[in-house]
Amino acid sequence: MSACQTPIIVALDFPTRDAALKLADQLDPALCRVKVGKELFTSSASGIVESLVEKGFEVFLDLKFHDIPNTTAMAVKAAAEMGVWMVNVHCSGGLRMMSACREVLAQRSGPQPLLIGVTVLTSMEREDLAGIGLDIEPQEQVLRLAALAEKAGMDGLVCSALEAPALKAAHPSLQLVTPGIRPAGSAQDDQRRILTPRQALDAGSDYLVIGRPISQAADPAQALAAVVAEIRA
Ligand SMILES: O=c1ccn([C@@H]2O[C@H](COP(=O)(O)O)[C@@H](O)[C@H]2O)c(=O)[nH]1
Repeated sequence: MSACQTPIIVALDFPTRDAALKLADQLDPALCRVKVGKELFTSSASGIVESLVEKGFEVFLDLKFHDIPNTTAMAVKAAAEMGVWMVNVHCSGGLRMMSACREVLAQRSGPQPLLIGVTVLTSMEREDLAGIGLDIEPQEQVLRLAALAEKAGMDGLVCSALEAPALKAAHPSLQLVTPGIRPAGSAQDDQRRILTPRQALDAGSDYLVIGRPISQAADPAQALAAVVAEIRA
């Protein structure tokens, strides 16, 4: 069953394949997509993406590739061959790197994953950017990287929903994938640029990435249902 009517992407941030599949068994592919990130992908060797696809989920492979153009493009190609629905690379890899990824996908026959550029991590605020030598507001850096991503033909961006209004105004064709989503009353954890699910959709987010508020809940299915109810309200 396809999950294409839902904006919700649940982050399966677990140390083992069994833990991730246990949570997946409590979720309904009609209510959410799932995201496989660095921890799960690295610890579970091969097969986790395929197992989730077999369960009916569309999978966002969130490995945030960042390397020279050829290496990154080959990694994106390998992800596409695995059957993922969405894959991402860091925009800070530059125009040539993103363009190489676009080109490698264009040369493939068969279904194309959405190719998404990561802008400024939602865990970062102005002082974190200063720490890496960028004396700039996060939104300014996000807009700068978005212009590069659009030029490279990317399908969308990972950003905070806080930047969605400015991005939708400047780059209406780019789809916005927004982590840093926190239902009212949830812990902020290490996230810094956050909004609630409803606020994020109202701001212009296309996809909401939600990890711990669902994956660490006593009842993950109920936590997902509460987010679905909030965004339908
Ligand atoms: O800027 C970014 C890019 C990716 N992420 C990922 O999203 C989830 C968020 O998990 P929470 O538990 O809801 O904080 C996680 O897998 C990150 O690697 C992000 O948070 N920010």
